[in-house]
Amino acid sequence: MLNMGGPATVSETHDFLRNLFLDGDLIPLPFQSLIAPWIAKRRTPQIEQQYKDIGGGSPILRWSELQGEGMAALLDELHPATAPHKSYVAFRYARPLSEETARRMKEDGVKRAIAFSQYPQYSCSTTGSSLNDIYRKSRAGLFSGIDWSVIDRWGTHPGFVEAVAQNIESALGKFPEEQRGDAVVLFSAHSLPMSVVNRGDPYVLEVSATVSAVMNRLGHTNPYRLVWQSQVGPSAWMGPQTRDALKGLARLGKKRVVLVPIAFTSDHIETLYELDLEYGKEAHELGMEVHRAESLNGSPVFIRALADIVAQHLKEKDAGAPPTSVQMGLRCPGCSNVTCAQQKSFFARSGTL
Ligand SMILES: C=CC1=C(C)c2cc3[nH]c(cc4nc(cc5[nH]c(cc1n2)c(C)c5CCC(=O)O)C(CCC(=O)O)=C4C)c(C)c3C=C
Ligand code: FES
Ligand SMILES: [Fe+2]
Repeated sequence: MLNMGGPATVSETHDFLRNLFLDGDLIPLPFQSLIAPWIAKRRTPQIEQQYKDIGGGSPILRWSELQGEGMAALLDELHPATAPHKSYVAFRYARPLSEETARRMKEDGVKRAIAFSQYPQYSCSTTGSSLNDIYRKSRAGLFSGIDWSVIDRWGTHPGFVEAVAQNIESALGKFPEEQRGDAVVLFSAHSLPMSVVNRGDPYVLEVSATVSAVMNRLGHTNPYRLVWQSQVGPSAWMGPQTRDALKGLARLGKKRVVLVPIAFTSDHIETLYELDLEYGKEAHELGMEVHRAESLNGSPVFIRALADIVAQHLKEKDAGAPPTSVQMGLRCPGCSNVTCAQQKSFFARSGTL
């Protein structure tokens, strides 16, 4: 289960940021190995405070382990031929990093593995970075002898869509019935720099496809928009920004909103801090009533969806499907990162070097 991860305790914040700013697949910087530690150090106090404010760390490891264990147990029933199944978490920037996961998989004698991205929608800055990481670690001999396949995206899977829709319905239920139909469903996803969007990154399209599927499932009972949050630094990012959208809706007299995190499956500072504490306070000052749809976290509907996604993948493999999706084979038209090319051909050969 591949994801970015987060600091489990406040004191791990610096190492998390250092790993993040060192990732050239996420943020290509000139003289990266020199500049990244400096930026990380400068940013640490502010981000540490945010993790303190949400209870002392990121819950992502706890949720990933719970989701993985639930998924593996269901899989033993859904696809008994490959049982017993076991889930491992591999984070890109926090414990457990892929080195640690590789060690554990080796100890357990794993010979067959699925690289299952926990980002529903594909971006080269997120899933792509995790796959590049697994590829590099394999080349360094850490994952030797493993037969790989990849689940790279699942943003319109009906079980995932159902789990999100149910959480939106619960949030809508907090408005009195006569006001409910008037509430705006505001989907919020982590933004991307326009340089990444313009390179041809598929994320904006795929998040839009999720939103569309969720609204179809809800029967279009409410008006909606997709907006983008958490941009960092001075460059141009995909908009409109969530904060500006809330202000704009208030200006238009649309004061009832359900905020929906749509590109991340568990809570993190961006839901708990940015959406709840920062925007929640601002929206309150604007006289708005905002309810946030819960993150998927321990949702049993979501855990069943994860198991179903893997079972479907395994059945396709049984029927002779290639190790990755067709879509994963295509690089962004503007890609100049050679690791992307090597990673794609590595996984297309089931992880042979
Ligand atoms: C699907 C979600 C995400 C995408 C796409 C994404 C792209 C992206 N992010 C940065 C820079 C930073 N992101 C940071 C934190 C962070 N990012 C995501 C998700 C996505 N990022 C999450 C969930 C988090 C926070 C983890 C948590 O526990 O909450 C940070 C560090 C925090 C900070 O310094 O503000 C940076 C920096 C870029 C440049 C990018 C696309 C290229
Ligand atoms: S950046 Fe998208 S394939 Fe390389
Ligand atoms: Fe990010």
